[in-house]
Amino acid sequence: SFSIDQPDSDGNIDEIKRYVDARWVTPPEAMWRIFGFPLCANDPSVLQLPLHLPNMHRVAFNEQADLTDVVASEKASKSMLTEYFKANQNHPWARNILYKDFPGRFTWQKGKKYWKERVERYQIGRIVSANPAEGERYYLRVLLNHVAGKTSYEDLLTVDGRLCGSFREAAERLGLIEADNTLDDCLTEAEQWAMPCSLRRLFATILVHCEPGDVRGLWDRHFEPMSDDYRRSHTCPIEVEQMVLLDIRGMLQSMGKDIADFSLPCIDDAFDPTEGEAREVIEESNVDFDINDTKLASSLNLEQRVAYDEILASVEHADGGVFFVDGPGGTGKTFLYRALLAKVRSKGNIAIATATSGVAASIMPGGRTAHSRFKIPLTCDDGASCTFTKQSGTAKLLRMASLILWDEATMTKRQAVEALDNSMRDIMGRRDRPFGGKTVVFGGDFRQVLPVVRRGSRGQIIDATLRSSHLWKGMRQLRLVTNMRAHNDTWFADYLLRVGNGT
Ligand SMILES: Nc1ncnc2c1ncn2[C@@H]1O[C@H](COP(=O)(O)OP(=O)(O)OP(=O)(O)O)[C@@H](O)[C@H]1O
Repeated sequence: SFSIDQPDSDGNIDEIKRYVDARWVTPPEAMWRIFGFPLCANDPSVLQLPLHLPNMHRVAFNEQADLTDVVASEKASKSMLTEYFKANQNHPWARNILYKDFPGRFTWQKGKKYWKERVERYQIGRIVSANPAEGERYYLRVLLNHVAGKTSYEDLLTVDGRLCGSFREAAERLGLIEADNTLDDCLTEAEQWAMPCSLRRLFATILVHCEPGDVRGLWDRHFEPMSDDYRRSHTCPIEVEQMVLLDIRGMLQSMGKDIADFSLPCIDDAFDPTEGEAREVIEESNVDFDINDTKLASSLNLEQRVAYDEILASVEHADGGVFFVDGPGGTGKTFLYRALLAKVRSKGNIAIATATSGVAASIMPGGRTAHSRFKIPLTCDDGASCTFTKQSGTAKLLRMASLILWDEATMTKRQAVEALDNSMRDIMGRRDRPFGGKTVVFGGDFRQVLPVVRRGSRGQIIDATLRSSHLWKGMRQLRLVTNMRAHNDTWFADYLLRVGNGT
């Protein structure tokens, strides 16, 4: 959470000034600006080159266009990659140039979609990255990075006159990959641009998804770049090794795997400040609560007080309870959440604060987006579940939590909430209780933004809201009505309500 300025002597907070002051500049951008490096017109420029399997490229089209016409149009079949093959057919002299080097000698003509011989200047090409877990797309990238002059996908698949069945086979026959070599190459290439933390994540991803044969060899060969950051702050090599292992263990846990299943050096308990606890649980237990927030409870208004007491009673009984805090903008929903979070956390219990949007999540202490915290799939149909496993750190965290908050639930599709409900029933082993018998508080305002259903009709949008969920009936409604933001300006508060209610 952040607080840029304090209330003035009358206790008023200028929310507009807060918003403007809180403009976020990333560390790399800040550094770039401090050193006075140019922010634009860098030369040579870098051109991102798409990478796709046959007929899997992106096609942009007008919303009103007829899809059969779009598919039939010649332009739709063209991409930088397909036209690279075509350029190789048309310009035999260019056949020694790799795809990634093509922008150095040709310019991409966006409108007509073809590579035109370059007459001036120079450009650097970069093929977008692909993860080994993506399979064929990754091997296609390996081939394109090493083989020049191919005139089609079939030509790329042909090795010594024989058509291979897959890009992997072609790469193998050319000796470009051999057992774990691809994984080695993947890490080696990433080492040129990725931060040590990203390399550790990639290493963990490879362990989980790529089944490397020689895990220990891979570890030995890439340990140094993966530990760069820790080596800067710690001199003892054993300590550094343990820190890298602990970090990778946390990542594996969040993917539902145990580091002990892989032949890596052992974790020494003496170096493990977490004593084997899941990363999610440690992160959440370490969320600081603002001591001032514990005092908010004494200034709650009557409606907030009722909600506060009911929710805390449910937390105390630990026997479940699902609430919906319904309040138009400015009625103090966030104020109430802060008081609740501080109360639960001050007792050493876990309270999980989430919101549908990142902005709303960032104003709650320790807030995360619901999708990220609960690992909700991006596209969620009826009956879906979250993607965490029963053994994962997320599941453990949810089992331990005393209170779960989800703000702006009115903006999310009901299927996302139902996915959380399904998973919670599963991990808690109580299929008969909503959310497995946890205290869950949703909040929001149906007068504000509703879930987005692309090209959805009014009926479809309504069907996607939380009110249409089978869970809605079981939610205890807690209404906030007094506008605390505009309590000195009743006309404005009424006006806002009328806009929201459409009256
Ligand atoms: N009980 C209270 N006592 C004093 N100030 C309060 C109280 N409740 C809310 N406020 C103040 O009212 C303003 C609006 O509250 P808050 O941001 O919590 O509302 P909200 O319902 O979350 O609004 P929105 O839906 O627009 O996000 C804030 O400045 C907050 O500090």
